[in-house]
Amino acid sequence: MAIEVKNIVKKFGAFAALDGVDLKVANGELLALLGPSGSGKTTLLRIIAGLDWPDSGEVSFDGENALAHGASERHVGFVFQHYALFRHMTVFENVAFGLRVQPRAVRKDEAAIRARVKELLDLVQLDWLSSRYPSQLSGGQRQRIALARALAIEPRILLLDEPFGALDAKVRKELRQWLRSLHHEINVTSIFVTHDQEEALEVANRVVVMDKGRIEQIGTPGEVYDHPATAFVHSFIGESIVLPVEVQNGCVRLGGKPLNIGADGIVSGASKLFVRRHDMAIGPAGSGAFEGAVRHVRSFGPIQRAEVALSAGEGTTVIEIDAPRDRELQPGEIVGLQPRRYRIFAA
Ligand SMILES: Nc1ncnc2c1ncn2[C@@H]1O[C@H](COP(=O)(O)OP(=O)(O)OP(=O)(O)O)[C@@H](O)[C@H]1O
Repeated sequence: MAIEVKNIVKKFGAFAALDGVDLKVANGELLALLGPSGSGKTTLLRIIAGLDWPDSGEVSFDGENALAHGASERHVGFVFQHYALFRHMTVFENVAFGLRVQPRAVRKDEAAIRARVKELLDLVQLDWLSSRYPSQLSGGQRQRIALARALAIEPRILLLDEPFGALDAKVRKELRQWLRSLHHEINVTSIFVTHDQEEALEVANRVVVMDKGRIEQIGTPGEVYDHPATAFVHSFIGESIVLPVEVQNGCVRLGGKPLNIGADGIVSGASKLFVRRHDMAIGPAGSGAFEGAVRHVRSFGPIQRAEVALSAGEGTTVIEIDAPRDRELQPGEIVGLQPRRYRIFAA
């Protein structure tokens, strides 16, 4: 099922939690809503689910107005961060619940319900836990059961709000791969909310980056990482070196000193230069667009992370660079720095 959201505004008092959001989700996509705390991700998800209503704007499912229907009529499955399993019911009964409470006209008979629950437990690979109670499961297992339960009613859309938010880092990683392959198998249009960029980039087909109730960029993981559309996206995704620069007639200066690089389309004014840590090449003094003094070096695995001080006019800016270990850097050494790739955005 395709989803279209048009110009959604949602205010809480005078505060706009969503400030004109447009979004199209194609049938079968696995989309991540990524943004810092308070950016409006959950509010958008709740509006799509029918748990909340916008002040203005439109939501449609396959071209049909979804706002005319409440949550129960939208055929949407949810999974939340905090396991919403019923504690007094076994895993089997938790998954069966949605099927048992369906209106009589569409309700399956007992044998069909049992077969469907078995199929869902096989799908999430937890058939062997069917007679346990939620308190006897690990956090990761509970979330997989919550997913099986959400899928029981054959939702047209699956919405997941920080589904792995409460789990430890290792389990989260395992569940990311699991979710991706599960989605591949069931192919239901799915939207998941996360504030974890790695999770969004690893799991989703497309990522929607949000900040302050607005969409900053929509793109594939490769697009948002390699071609960030705004300064916010550049600093939120991946690790960047950010330098406050001044552009004057196309000449880029740091603390008054000219940097030997192009101005990336900016003509004049206070700006910010963004470079990924691994995109800053370090060479001998005099080899790059500007220079710095190595302060501290930590080496691990294939990289060395160097703290380099740039003396720029009045102040000193310290940046961290990831360099390969082909030449070990020494504290005190003066090095030449050359951004291999960078972006400049007006401040
Ligand atoms: N019921 C409410 N009443 C008042 N303000 C609200 C309400 N719900 C959300 N907000 C505000 O709207 C903004 C967006 O909230 P939302 O929960 O959508 O953010 P989020 O991006 O999901 O954040 P998080 O990652 O912390 O869950 C926040 O500033 C929040 O305080």
